[in-house]
Amino acid sequence: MPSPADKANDAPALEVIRASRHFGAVRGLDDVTVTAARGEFLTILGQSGSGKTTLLRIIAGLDHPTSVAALRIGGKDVLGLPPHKRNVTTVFQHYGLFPHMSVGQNVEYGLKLRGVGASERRTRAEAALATVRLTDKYDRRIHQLSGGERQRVALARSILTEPDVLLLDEPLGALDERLRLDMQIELVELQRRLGMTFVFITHSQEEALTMSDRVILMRGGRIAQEGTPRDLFERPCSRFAGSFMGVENIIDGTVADFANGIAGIATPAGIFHGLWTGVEPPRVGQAAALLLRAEKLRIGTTAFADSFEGRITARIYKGKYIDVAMETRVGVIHARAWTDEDLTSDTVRIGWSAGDARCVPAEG
Ligand SMILES: Nc1ncnc2c1ncn2[C@@H]1O[C@H](COP(=O)(O)OP(=O)(O)OP(=O)(O)O)[C@@H](O)[C@H]1O
Repeated sequence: MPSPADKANDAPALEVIRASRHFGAVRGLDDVTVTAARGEFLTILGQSGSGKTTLLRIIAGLDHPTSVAALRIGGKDVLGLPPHKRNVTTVFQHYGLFPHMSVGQNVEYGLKLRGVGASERRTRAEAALATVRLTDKYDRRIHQLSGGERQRVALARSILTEPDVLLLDEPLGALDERLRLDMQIELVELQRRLGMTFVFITHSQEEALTMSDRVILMRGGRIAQEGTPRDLFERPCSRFAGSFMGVENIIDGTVADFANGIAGIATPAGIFHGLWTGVEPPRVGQAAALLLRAEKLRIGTTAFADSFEGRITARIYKGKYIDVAMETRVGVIHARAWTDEDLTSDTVRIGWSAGDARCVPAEG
Protein backbone atom coordinates (compact mmCIF):
# COMPACT_ATOMS: atom_id res chain seq x y z
CA MET A 1 0.00 0.00 0.00
CA PRO A 2 1.44 3.40 -0.91
CA SER A 3 1.75 5.75 2.04
CA PRO A 4 -0.01 9.15 1.88
CA ALA A 5 3.43 10.69 1.21
CA ASP A 6 3.98 8.43 -1.84
CA LYS A 7 0.53 9.33 -3.08
CA ALA A 8 1.37 13.02 -2.81
CA ASN A 9 4.55 12.37 -4.82
CA ASP A 10 2.56 10.79 -7.66
CA ALA A 11 0.11 13.69 -7.76
CA PRO A 12 0.26 16.32 -10.52
CA ALA A 13 2.46 19.30 -9.64
CA LEU A 14 -0.55 21.60 -9.92
CA GLU A 15 -4.31 21.11 -9.72
CA VAL A 16 -6.67 24.06 -9.93
CA ILE A 17 -10.15 22.61 -10.16
CA ARG A 18 -13.12 24.76 -11.20
CA ALA A 19 -11.76 28.09 -10.00
CA SER A 20 -13.72 31.32 -10.40
CA ARG A 21 -12.81 34.83 -9.36
CA HIS A 22 -15.40 37.54 -9.80
CA PHE A 23 -14.66 41.25 -9.36
CA GLY A 24 -18.20 42.64 -8.98
CA ALA A 25 -19.81 41.94 -12.35
CA VAL A 26 -16.48 41.10 -14.05
CA ARG A 27 -15.63 37.42 -14.27
CA GLY A 28 -11.84 37.63 -14.08
CA LEU A 29 -11.77 33.83 -13.97
CA ASP A 30 -14.81 31.74 -14.77
CA ASP A 31 -14.91 28.04 -13.84
CA VAL A 32 -11.39 27.22 -14.96
CA THR A 33 -9.63 23.89 -14.42
CA VAL A 34 -5.87 23.75 -14.94
CA THR A 35 -3.55 20.90 -14.09
CA ALA A 36 0.18 20.53 -14.75
CA ALA A 37 2.11 17.27 -14.67
CA ARG A 38 5.45 17.11 -12.88
CA GLY A 39 8.21 18.39 -15.10
CA GLU A 40 5.79 19.93 -17.59
CA PHE A 41 6.31 23.27 -19.32
CA LEU A 42 2.77 24.64 -19.32
CA THR A 43 1.99 28.00 -20.93
CA ILE A 44 -1.02 30.15 -20.14
CA LEU A 45 -1.55 32.23 -23.26
CA GLY A 46 -3.99 35.09 -23.73
CA GLN A 47 -4.46 38.72 -24.54
CA SER A 48 -4.67 41.45 -21.94
CA GLY A 49 -7.60 40.94 -19.56
CA SER A 50 -8.09 37.24 -20.38
CA GLY A 51 -7.47 36.16 -16.78
CA LYS A 52 -3.85 34.97 -16.83
CA THR A 53 -2.65 37.09 -13.91
CA THR A 54 -5.75 36.34 -11.87
CA LEU A 55 -5.07 32.61 -12.29
CA LEU A 56 -1.41 33.03 -11.36
CA ARG A 57 -2.23 35.12 -8.28
CA ILE A 58 -4.70 32.49 -7.09
CA ILE A 59 -2.08 29.73 -7.50
CA ALA A 60 0.54 31.80 -5.67
CA GLY A 61 -1.88 32.68 -2.85
CA LEU A 62 -1.78 36.42 -3.60
CA ASP A 63 -5.51 36.42 -4.34
CA HIS A 64 -8.38 34.12 -3.40
CA PRO A 65 -10.97 32.51 -5.67
CA THR A 66 -14.64 33.39 -5.31
CA SER A 67 -15.24 29.66 -5.60
CA VAL A 68 -13.03 26.64 -6.25
CA ALA A 69 -13.47 22.87 -5.97
CA ALA A 70 -9.79 22.17 -5.17
CA LEU A 71 -6.40 23.83 -5.25
CA ARG A 72 -3.43 21.51 -4.77
CA ILE A 73 0.28 22.03 -5.28
CA GLY A 74 2.48 18.95 -5.31
CA GLY A 75 -0.56 16.96 -4.17
CA LYS A 76 -1.03 19.14 -1.09
CA ASP A 77 -4.21 21.11 -0.46
CA VAL A 78 -3.08 24.75 -0.26
CA LEU A 79 -6.46 26.46 -0.06
CA GLY A 80 -6.27 28.98 2.73
CA LEU A 81 -2.48 28.75 3.02
CA PRO A 82 -0.53 32.03 2.73
CA PRO A 83 1.93 32.41 -0.20
CA HIS A 84 5.06 31.47 1.78
CA LYS A 85 3.49 28.19 2.94
CA ARG A 86 2.84 27.11 -0.68
CA ASN A 87 5.70 25.45 -2.47
CA VAL A 88 5.55 27.81 -5.45
CA THR A 89 7.76 30.69 -6.52
CA THR A 90 6.93 33.48 -8.92
CA VAL A 91 9.32 35.16 -11.35
CA PHE A 92 7.97 38.55 -12.40
CA GLN A 93 8.60 40.53 -15.56
CA HIS A 94 10.41 43.22 -13.60
CA TYR A 95 12.51 40.69 -11.71
CA GLY A 96 11.59 41.85 -8.17
CA LEU A 97 15.27 42.06 -7.22
CA PHE A 98 16.57 44.23 -4.36
CA PRO A 99 18.73 46.89 -6.03
CA HIS A 100 20.77 47.71 -2.91
CA MET A 101 21.89 44.08 -2.42
CA SER A 102 24.52 42.12 -4.32
CA VAL A 103 23.63 39.33 -6.72
CA GLY A 104 24.57 36.74 -4.08
CA GLN A 105 22.50 38.39 -1.35
CA ASN A 106 19.50 38.53 -3.69
CA VAL A 107 19.80 34.86 -4.55
CA GLU A 108 20.24 33.83 -0.92
CA TYR A 109 17.35 35.90 0.33
CA GLY A 110 14.74 33.12 0.37
CA LEU A 111 17.06 30.80 2.27
CA LYS A 112 17.84 33.51 4.82
CA LEU A 113 14.13 33.94 5.49
CA ARG A 114 13.96 30.20 6.14
CA GLY A 115 16.79 30.43 8.66
CA VAL A 116 19.41 28.57 6.61
CA GLY A 117 22.99 29.22 7.88
CA ALA A 118 25.46 31.49 6.03
CA SER A 119 27.84 28.89 4.62
CA GLU A 120 25.08 26.62 3.30
CA ARG A 121 23.36 29.69 1.81
CA ARG A 122 26.53 30.65 -0.03
CA THR A 123 27.12 27.12 -1.36
CA ARG A 124 23.56 26.79 -2.62
CA ALA A 125 23.47 30.31 -4.09
CA GLU A 126 26.70 29.66 -5.98
CA ALA A 127 25.30 26.42 -7.36
CA ALA A 128 22.12 28.21 -8.49
CA LEU A 129 24.15 30.99 -10.12
CA ALA A 130 26.23 28.38 -11.93
CA THR A 131 22.99 26.86 -13.27
CA VAL A 132 22.11 30.16 -14.94
CA ARG A 133 25.71 30.79 -16.10
CA LEU A 134 26.45 33.62 -13.66
CA THR A 135 29.15 31.94 -11.57
CA ASP A 136 31.46 34.94 -11.44
CA LYS A 137 28.77 37.54 -10.65
CA TYR A 138 28.18 36.72 -6.96
CA ASP A 139 29.46 40.08 -5.64
CA ARG A 140 28.11 42.30 -8.41
CA ARG A 141 25.48 44.94 -7.71
CA ILE A 142 22.17 44.54 -9.49
CA HIS A 143 22.49 47.86 -11.37
CA GLN A 144 25.74 46.59 -12.93
CA LEU A 145 23.88 43.80 -14.75
CA SER A 146 22.19 43.69 -18.14
CA GLY A 147 18.48 42.93 -18.46
CA GLY A 148 19.15 39.31 -19.39
CA GLU A 149 21.53 38.86 -16.44
CA ARG A 150 18.97 40.34 -14.04
CA GLN A 151 16.39 37.92 -15.33
CA ARG A 152 18.83 35.06 -14.75
CA VAL A 153 19.49 36.25 -11.16
CA ALA A 154 15.73 36.24 -10.57
CA LEU A 155 15.61 32.69 -11.97
CA ALA A 156 18.53 31.55 -9.80
CA ARG A 157 16.77 32.90 -6.73
CA SER A 158 13.53 31.14 -7.69
CA ILE A 159 14.95 27.69 -8.40
CA LEU A 160 17.08 27.68 -5.27
CA THR A 161 14.17 26.78 -3.00
CA GLU A 162 13.16 23.91 -5.34
CA PRO A 163 9.48 24.80 -5.66
CA ASP A 164 6.95 22.23 -6.88
CA VAL A 165 5.83 24.84 -9.41
CA LEU A 166 7.69 27.83 -10.80
CA LEU A 167 5.29 30.52 -11.98
CA LEU A 168 6.71 32.85 -14.62
CA ASP A 169 4.70 36.02 -15.26
CA GLU A 170 5.69 37.37 -18.71
CA PRO A 171 9.34 37.00 -17.69
CA LEU A 172 10.72 37.92 -21.11
CA GLY A 173 8.43 40.88 -21.74
CA ALA A 174 10.97 43.54 -20.73
CA LEU A 175 13.83 42.17 -22.86
CA ASP A 176 14.75 43.32 -26.35
CA GLU A 177 14.05 41.05 -29.31
CA ARG A 178 17.47 39.34 -29.64
CA LEU A 179 17.80 38.70 -25.90
CA ARG A 180 14.23 37.48 -25.70
CA LEU A 181 14.91 34.80 -28.32
CA ASP A 182 18.11 33.71 -26.53
CA MET A 183 16.31 33.59 -23.18
CA GLN A 184 13.49 31.49 -24.66
CA ILE A 185 16.01 28.79 -25.49
CA GLU A 186 17.82 29.19 -22.19
CA LEU A 187 14.62 28.92 -20.16
CA VAL A 188 13.55 25.72 -21.89
CA GLU A 189 17.01 24.19 -21.43
CA LEU A 190 16.98 25.13 -17.75
CA GLN A 191 13.52 23.67 -17.27
CA ARG A 192 14.53 20.40 -18.95
CA ARG A 193 17.74 20.15 -16.94
CA LEU A 194 16.00 20.76 -13.61
CA GLY A 195 12.91 18.71 -14.47
CA MET A 196 10.92 21.41 -12.66
CA THR A 197 7.29 22.27 -13.44
CA PHE A 198 7.04 25.66 -15.14
CA VAL A 199 3.78 27.58 -15.53
CA PHE A 200 4.64 30.33 -17.97
CA ILE A 201 2.37 33.28 -18.67
CA THR A 202 2.53 35.15 -21.96
CA HIS A 203 0.46 37.02 -24.52
CA SER A 204 2.86 35.93 -27.31
CA GLN A 205 1.70 33.02 -29.45
CA GLU A 206 5.25 32.68 -30.76
CA GLU A 207 6.66 32.20 -27.24
CA ALA A 208 3.90 29.72 -26.45
CA LEU A 209 4.57 27.71 -29.61
CA THR A 210 8.33 27.54 -29.28
CA MET A 211 8.65 26.82 -25.57
CA SER A 212 5.76 24.77 -24.24
CA ASP A 213 4.85 21.13 -23.78
CA ARG A 214 1.23 22.25 -23.53
CA VAL A 215 -0.62 25.54 -24.01
CA ILE A 216 -3.82 26.81 -22.42
CA LEU A 217 -5.36 29.63 -24.45
CA MET A 218 -7.53 31.92 -22.30
CA ARG A 219 -10.30 34.27 -23.35
CA GLY A 220 -12.53 36.37 -21.10
CA GLY A 221 -11.64 34.36 -17.98
CA ARG A 222 -12.32 31.00 -19.63
CA ILE A 223 -10.25 28.39 -21.46
CA ALA A 224 -10.72 28.81 -25.21
CA GLN A 225 -8.54 25.81 -26.13
CA GLU A 226 -5.83 23.65 -24.64
CA GLY A 227 -3.38 21.26 -26.25
CA THR A 228 0.13 20.90 -27.58
CA PRO A 229 1.59 23.80 -29.58
CA ARG A 230 0.96 21.69 -32.70
CA ASP A 231 -2.72 21.19 -31.74
CA LEU A 232 -3.26 24.91 -31.33
CA PHE A 233 -1.42 25.85 -34.49
CA GLU A 234 -2.74 23.12 -36.77
CA ARG A 235 -6.17 22.44 -35.29
CA PRO A 236 -7.62 25.64 -33.84
CA CYS A 237 -11.08 24.86 -32.48
CA SER A 238 -12.73 28.25 -33.07
CA ARG A 239 -12.51 31.42 -35.11
CA PHE A 240 -11.00 33.12 -32.06
CA ALA A 241 -8.30 30.45 -31.62
CA GLY A 242 -7.43 30.58 -35.34
CA SER A 243 -7.17 34.34 -35.28
CA PHE A 244 -5.08 34.32 -32.09
CA MET A 245 -2.75 31.71 -33.55
CA GLY A 246 -2.03 34.02 -36.46
CA VAL A 247 -4.11 32.66 -39.36
CA GLU A 248 -3.80 35.39 -42.02
CA ASN A 249 -7.04 34.76 -43.90
CA ILE A 250 -10.38 34.20 -42.19
CA ILE A 251 -13.45 33.99 -44.40
CA ASP A 252 -16.82 34.07 -42.67
CA GLY A 253 -19.80 32.09 -43.89
CA THR A 254 -22.17 29.30 -42.93
CA VAL A 255 -21.82 25.52 -43.01
CA ALA A 256 -23.22 24.16 -46.30
CA ASP A 257 -22.21 20.50 -46.07
CA PHE A 258 -20.07 18.07 -44.05
CA ALA A 259 -18.66 14.67 -44.98
CA ASN A 260 -15.59 12.64 -43.98
CA GLY A 261 -14.32 15.38 -41.68
CA ILE A 262 -14.40 18.01 -44.44
CA ALA A 263 -16.88 20.88 -44.18
CA GLY A 264 -18.10 23.12 -47.00
CA ILE A 265 -18.51 26.76 -46.03
CA ALA A 266 -20.85 28.95 -48.06
CA THR A 267 -19.16 32.32 -48.67
CA PRO A 268 -19.91 35.25 -51.03
CA ALA A 269 -17.44 33.71 -53.53
CA GLY A 270 -18.88 30.17 -53.45
CA ILE A 271 -18.69 27.06 -51.26
CA PHE A 272 -15.17 26.28 -50.05
CA HIS A 273 -13.87 23.26 -48.18
CA GLY A 274 -11.55 22.56 -45.29
CA LEU A 275 -10.97 20.14 -42.42
CA TRP A 276 -13.47 20.77 -39.61
CA THR A 277 -11.51 21.32 -36.37
CA GLY A 278 -14.35 22.48 -34.12
CA VAL A 279 -14.94 20.40 -30.97
CA GLU A 280 -18.54 19.56 -31.86
CA PRO A 281 -19.52 18.30 -35.35
CA PRO A 282 -20.93 21.13 -37.51
CA ARG A 283 -24.63 21.73 -38.18
CA VAL A 284 -25.69 22.82 -41.65
CA GLY A 285 -26.53 26.53 -41.56
CA GLN A 286 -24.43 27.33 -38.50
CA ALA A 287 -22.14 30.39 -38.61
CA ALA A 288 -18.60 29.26 -39.35
CA ALA A 289 -15.29 30.45 -40.73
CA LEU A 290 -12.77 29.15 -43.22
CA LEU A 291 -9.17 29.56 -42.03
CA LEU A 292 -6.49 29.80 -44.71
CA ARG A 293 -2.84 30.23 -43.81
CA ALA A 294 -0.96 32.39 -46.32
CA GLU A 295 1.71 29.74 -46.89
CA LYS A 296 -0.85 27.06 -47.75
CA LEU A 297 -2.35 29.04 -50.66
CA ARG A 298 -1.11 28.32 -54.16
CA ILE A 299 -1.05 31.11 -56.71
CA GLY A 300 -1.70 30.70 -60.43
CA THR A 301 -2.72 27.06 -60.54
CA THR A 302 -6.00 25.47 -61.51
CA ALA A 303 -5.05 22.13 -59.94
CA PHE A 304 -7.35 22.52 -56.92
CA ALA A 305 -11.10 22.05 -56.59
CA ASP A 306 -11.31 25.13 -54.37
CA SER A 307 -10.08 28.40 -55.81
CA PHE A 308 -11.08 31.97 -56.55
CA GLU A 309 -9.74 34.89 -58.46
CA GLY A 310 -7.81 37.81 -57.00
CA ARG A 311 -6.29 41.05 -58.21
CA ILE A 312 -2.83 41.68 -56.79
CA THR A 313 -2.67 44.99 -54.91
CA ALA A 314 0.70 44.64 -53.13
CA ARG A 315 3.90 42.61 -53.48
CA ILE A 316 6.41 42.81 -50.66
CA TYR A 317 9.79 41.18 -51.24
CA LYS A 318 10.82 39.21 -48.10
CA GLY A 319 13.94 37.49 -49.40
CA LYS A 320 12.82 33.88 -49.11
CA TYR A 321 9.35 34.62 -50.49
CA ILE A 322 7.12 37.45 -51.67
CA ASP A 323 4.20 38.58 -49.53
CA VAL A 324 1.23 39.15 -51.79
CA ALA A 325 -2.01 40.95 -50.98
CA MET A 326 -4.97 40.42 -53.28
CA GLU A 327 -8.42 41.89 -53.58
CA THR A 328 -11.03 39.14 -53.94
CA ARG A 329 -14.77 38.67 -53.59
CA VAL A 330 -14.19 37.67 -49.96
CA GLY A 331 -12.03 40.69 -49.08
CA VAL A 332 -8.26 41.10 -48.96
CA ILE A 333 -6.38 37.79 -49.04
CA HIS A 334 -2.72 37.36 -48.11
CA ALA A 335 -0.60 34.70 -49.79
CA ARG A 336 3.05 33.87 -50.35
CA ALA A 337 4.64 33.56 -53.74
CA TRP A 338 7.86 31.56 -53.85
CA THR A 339 9.05 32.89 -57.23
CA ASP A 340 8.33 35.95 -59.41
CA GLU A 341 7.02 33.59 -62.08
CA ASP A 342 3.87 33.10 -59.98
CA LEU A 343 3.17 36.82 -60.31
CA THR A 344 3.47 37.55 -64.02
CA SER A 345 -0.13 38.76 -64.28
CA ASP A 346 -2.07 41.09 -61.95
CA THR A 347 -5.10 38.85 -61.93
CA VAL A 348 -4.39 35.41 -60.52
CA ARG A 349 -6.18 32.31 -59.35
CA ILE A 350 -5.62 31.27 -55.72
CA GLY A 351 -6.24 27.66 -54.80
CA TRP A 352 -5.76 25.28 -51.90
CA SER A 353 -6.20 21.67 -50.97
CA ALA A 354 -9.14 21.09 -48.58
CA GLY A 355 -6.77 19.25 -46.21
CA ASP A 356 -4.71 22.44 -45.84
CA ALA A 357 -7.66 24.65 -44.87
CA ARG A 358 -9.51 24.59 -41.56
CA CYS A 359 -13.19 25.18 -40.83
CA VAL A 360 -14.33 26.24 -37.37
CA PRO A 361 -17.42 27.52 -35.60
CA ALA A 362 -17.69 31.31 -35.58
CA GLU A 363 -18.30 31.30 -31.82
CA GLY A 364 -16.75 29.35 -28.97
N1 LIG B 1 -8.55 43.76 -8.62
C1 LIG B 1 -9.40 43.79 -9.64
N2 LIG B 1 -10.55 44.49 -9.58
C2 LIG B 1 -11.42 44.51 -10.62
N3 LIG B 1 -11.23 43.83 -11.77
C3 LIG B 1 -10.11 43.13 -11.90
C4 LIG B 1 -9.13 43.05 -10.85
N4 LIG B 1 -8.11 42.25 -11.29
C5 LIG B 1 -8.44 41.86 -12.53
N5 LIG B 1 -9.64 42.36 -12.89
C6 LIG B 1 -10.32 42.11 -14.19
O1 LIG B 1 -10.34 40.71 -14.42
C7 LIG B 1 -10.07 40.43 -15.80
C8 LIG B 1 -8.84 39.54 -15.92
O2 LIG B 1 -7.70 40.27 -15.54
P1 LIG B 1 -6.22 39.68 -15.52
O3 LIG B 1 -5.34 40.71 -14.90
O4 LIG B 1 -6.23 38.34 -14.92
O5 LIG B 1 -5.90 39.56 -17.08
P2 LIG B 1 -4.51 39.24 -17.79
O6 LIG B 1 -4.82 38.22 -18.81
O7 LIG B 1 -3.48 38.89 -16.79
O8 LIG B 1 -4.14 40.61 -18.47
P3 LIG B 1 -2.69 41.30 -18.66
O9 LIG B 1 -2.00 40.51 -19.74
O10 LIG B 1 -3.04 42.68 -19.10
O11 LIG B 1 -1.99 41.26 -17.34
C9 LIG B 1 -9.93 41.79 -16.48
O12 LIG B 1 -11.17 42.13 -17.04
C10 LIG B 1 -9.56 42.71 -15.36
O13 LIG B 1 -9.98 44.05 -15.63
